[in-house]
Amino acid sequence: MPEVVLQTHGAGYDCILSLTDLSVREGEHVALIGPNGAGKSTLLKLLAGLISPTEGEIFLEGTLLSTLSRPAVAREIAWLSQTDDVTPEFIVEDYIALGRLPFRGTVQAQQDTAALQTAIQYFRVEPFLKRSIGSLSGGERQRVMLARCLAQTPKILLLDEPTNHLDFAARAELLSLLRDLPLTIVAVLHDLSFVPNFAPRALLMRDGKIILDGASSEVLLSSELGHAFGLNVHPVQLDDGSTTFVFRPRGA
Ligand SMILES: Nc1ncnc2c1ncn2[C@@H]1O[C@H](COP(=O)(O)OP(=O)(O)OP(=O)(O)O)[C@@H](O)[C@H]1O
Repeated sequence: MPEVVLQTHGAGYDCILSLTDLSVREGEHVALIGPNGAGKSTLLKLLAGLISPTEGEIFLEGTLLSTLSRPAVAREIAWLSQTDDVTPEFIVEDYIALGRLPFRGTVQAQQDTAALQTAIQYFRVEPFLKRSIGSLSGGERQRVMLARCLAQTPKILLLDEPTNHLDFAARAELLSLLRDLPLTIVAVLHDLSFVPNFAPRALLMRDGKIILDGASSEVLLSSELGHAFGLNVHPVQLDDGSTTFVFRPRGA
């Protein structure tokens, strides 16, 4: 069985988050779902070591996260913020190169060129490397943000709403690129219809707690999901045998 790479032991954050134990194994793709204000971003920031738990402990590959330096964490974990506040004038290739900063002065810096090339090719951002971030469309911009994450050559990607502001086709394209990455990924997803295809496992959060942790198809059909969102969930079988989900307000 793959090793546990991220683990929380009763970690909480003020009155915003109180957690049961959570383990994420190497290579797992996990969707973090729940209504606004449930605590998804706070959990992701804790896992990324950007904020420290006010109770409990978080471990990265068996080491207490709080004992690791920022560059050491950044060599293992790349985090995509929900709100990117990148200066619009930033040139795309310079921005992606920021992903290599944690390796400055280490032997892994020898891989800078190869890592950047791989990230640029994977997220197909070559055509706008010389452009400014501010000139990109929403979909192009998100691919650039993710190329910066991939340039970090992380083991773990923590993504806060990676499909924010994207249209349906761009969401599908981006999530299929992410799905094919052989990395551990925990991603906050608001569009629940993409969850089964992207992540075999889903964590449902409500009121600062993980209330369900299981196979995404089961979590999406659970009565807890309906309660958390105030929705009815209807599975729809597609021609190719896969299942998608239609969500309707209760009573509709
Ligand atoms: N620094 C903070 N100080 C006070 N309250 C905070 C802080 N950060 C988050 N909160 C509150 O904690 C709750 C959880 O916030 P969080 O951003 O983690 O939720 P979320 O599930 O990611 O929400 P959304 O889906 O809207 O992004 C919210 O009520 C939020 O207002």
